[in-house]
Amino acid sequence: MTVAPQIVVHRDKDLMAQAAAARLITKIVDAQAARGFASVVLTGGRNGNGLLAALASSPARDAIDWSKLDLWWGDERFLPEGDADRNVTQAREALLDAVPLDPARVHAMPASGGSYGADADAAAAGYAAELAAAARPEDHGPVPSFDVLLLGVGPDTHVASLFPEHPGVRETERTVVGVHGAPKPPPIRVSLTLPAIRAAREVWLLAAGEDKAKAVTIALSGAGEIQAPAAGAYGRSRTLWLLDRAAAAGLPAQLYPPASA
Ligand SMILES: O=C(O)[C@H](O)[C@@H](O)[C@H](O)[C@H](O)COP(=O)(O)O
Repeated sequence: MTVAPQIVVHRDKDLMAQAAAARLITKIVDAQAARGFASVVLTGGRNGNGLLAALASSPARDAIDWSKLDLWWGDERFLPEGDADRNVTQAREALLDAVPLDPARVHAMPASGGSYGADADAAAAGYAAELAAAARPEDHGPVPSFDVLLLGVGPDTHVASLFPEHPGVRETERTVVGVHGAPKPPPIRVSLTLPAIRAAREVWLLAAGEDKAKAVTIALSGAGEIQAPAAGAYGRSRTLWLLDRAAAAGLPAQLYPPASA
């Protein structure tokens, strides 16, 4: 039984990024207070990086104990280490290089030309093994119980690198897959699967701009996850859609919560 998604609509994408950053700071601080550490999965894309940049400039950012934060990625472009188009490169530029993280707790997905050469499927298996090694008995599964798993949403309703009707979105066993022929360049990627995404306590989906309105409406109107992967992205205890007005334009007005629209 999945919990109904919560929808919060913000005036514009900048306010969405600022509010999402504030929300994430609070979530991380609360998790660290409760368990001594926090675990967050980052996403690529403009909205994911916008959130990280907003977090970097937040006066409250150092309420987080950066040394007790585990960072994972929901997907990665399978490019050489340091390539400007890699999600980890962009995350470092937006935030990670500015805060005192424990490097051992930053789990970037493998790059092409690294330990797995040009084999994205082997890289995916390697990351799955890293996730499994980090899972604790209380996680009851092959991945850690992420406190928050962030996802951008593509105009075709893709999340991470799970694209409509592609093999990755159909995966029900593996936690990480290699992606070939991705419609969004670059074509070769590594991605968490829906079972791994759904292991998260909370899944937060970020979408801003009128080019996302159709995808948001489709994903929230009962579409199947194979045709609309975002529809299959939900957390164990919470699924939160963080939108701006433009991305929410296709939703029935009564779905909007009273605040922040
Ligand atoms: O590697 C990637 O490209 C991202 O992980 C991808 O899933 C992204 O989040 C969406 O395509 C939304 O991207 P925008 O926020 O830039 O629209």
